[in-house]
Amino acid sequence: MQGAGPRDFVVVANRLPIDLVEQPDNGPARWQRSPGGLVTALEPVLRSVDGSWVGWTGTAGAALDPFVEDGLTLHPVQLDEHEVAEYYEGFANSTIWPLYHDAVVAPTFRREWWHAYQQVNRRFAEAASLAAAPGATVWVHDYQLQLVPQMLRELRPDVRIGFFLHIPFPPPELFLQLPWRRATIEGLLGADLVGFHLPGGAENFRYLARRLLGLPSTHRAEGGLIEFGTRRVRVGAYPISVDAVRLRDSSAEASTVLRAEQIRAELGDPEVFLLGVDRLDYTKGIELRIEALRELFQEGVLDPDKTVMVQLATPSRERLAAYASLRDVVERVVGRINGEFGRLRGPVVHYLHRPVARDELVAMYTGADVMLVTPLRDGMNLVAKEYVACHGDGTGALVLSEFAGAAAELRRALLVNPHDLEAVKNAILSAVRFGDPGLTRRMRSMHDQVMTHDIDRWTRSFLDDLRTA
Ligand SMILES: Nc1ncnc2c1ncn2[C@@H]1O[C@H](COP(=O)(O)OP(=O)(O)O)[C@@H](O)[C@H]1O
Ligand SMILES: O=P(O)(O)OC[C@H]1O[C@H](O[C@H]2O[C@H](CO)[C@@H](O)[C@H](O)[C@H]2O)[C@H](O)[C@@H](O)[C@@H]1O
Repeated sequence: MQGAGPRDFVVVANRLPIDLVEQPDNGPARWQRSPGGLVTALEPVLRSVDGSWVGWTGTAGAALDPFVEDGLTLHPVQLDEHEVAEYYEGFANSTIWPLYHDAVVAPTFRREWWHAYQQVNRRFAEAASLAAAPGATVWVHDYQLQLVPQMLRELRPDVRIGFFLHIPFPPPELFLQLPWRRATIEGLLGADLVGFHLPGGAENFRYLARRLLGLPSTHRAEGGLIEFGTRRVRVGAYPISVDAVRLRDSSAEASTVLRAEQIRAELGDPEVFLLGVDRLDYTKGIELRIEALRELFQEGVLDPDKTVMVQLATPSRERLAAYASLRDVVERVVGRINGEFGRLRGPVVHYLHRPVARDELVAMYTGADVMLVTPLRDGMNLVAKEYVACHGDGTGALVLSEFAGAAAELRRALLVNPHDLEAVKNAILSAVRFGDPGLTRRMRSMHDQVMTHDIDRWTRSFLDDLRTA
């Protein structure tokens, strides 16, 4: 292992894989795993190549020198309070995040946020430029850093630049609302390869490059490359995935199986154990799945005395009003269903507003009869794939929104339109038909898909294409 000097491979993402978290009692801040699927997916990638990771610590504050933590070389990028508010909470999470997720919450467009976004993207580009050895490969991630490819190319024409977007790339009629739409497309075109989860995202991007910048693409048979001056930019779909072997193996370990049984016992040995695992985000459709369950109890088609749901909700972007009001909504629906159908011995919905340890999460996946994944829009949704990886024996059932990227591969899930509450209810009823051989076949087929399309394959396919781009 080298020190923190320049590397041949550099990941650049808004967040480092660990966050510096202030302690409520004014004790020394401590490092904690960062939330979200991007970190879950990229951490094993970086470990396998001995590169370095450029990102923010998750806290406003002083600059830190590069350091090595748990075998990963990390280059912190500093943001002050004002930048956290305008770049991260503002432009990234109140403009781009809602706009790219079908505007399920109205995006806000503010010029001062855009200026902060440009300024912080430049800082990330400069940090990446220092972290990259001559001729290095630099892999830039996600919507917070769409301008970095172009800025980095200006600083370091010698490096090979890949960009991957972890959230949906929206249809033109939404993207065109963005006042800084040309600059955003130009920023992305600084990369040699621009990757999306789904072919639809890649198509939208090609169309917008043509419409906004007049840039033609080569014929599909020649790869559909965008011709940008003297360069050709490759564009493609690379559906991200999970460390499937690790999940499968850890779900089969005796300690996991034992813990899964204990969890069921702690829940009162229900006949039906339903699970939801999400960041507390308004895109995830948490409240509507609980509402569907409540109606099933109310109609008497599902027995609340024999059914338990666990909903894990990792706190996310808590200072934003849309997230604070979502928390109120979720806590209200949880309170309502428990008020109506809970018993003295326990609630029908156990709601944990905090992250849980990885081993515990795998035990929950392993023990749960039904996984509920009902986002209104989601780039991929790794939770769906994690659950499937833990059910190689064909047990379990997955209720999955059509609007999660994962639905493109997990075609044998119980697919639902999350806006259609009756459809969600029917899917839950289909999922609890235990002993139905159709459910076993569905799970086995999805398990095969995830095992053969894992995180390794995603990394290799993107990096191979980047190498030859
Ligand atoms: N409460 C929780 N405790 C631990 N891990 C969690 C929790 N909620 C979500 N996760 C993890 O965070 C990741 C979420 O990824 P994903 O489903 O792609 O959505 P997103 O990146 O939008 O949050 C998964 O790897 C999941 O296991
Ligand atoms: O960093 P935060 O603001 O706390 O948000 C956490 C992450 O959320 C998003 O994750 C996405 O990436 C997943 C992996 O590709 C994908 O499965 C999911 O559908 C996306 O929502 C976000 O894109 C990350 O940048 C954040 O770090």
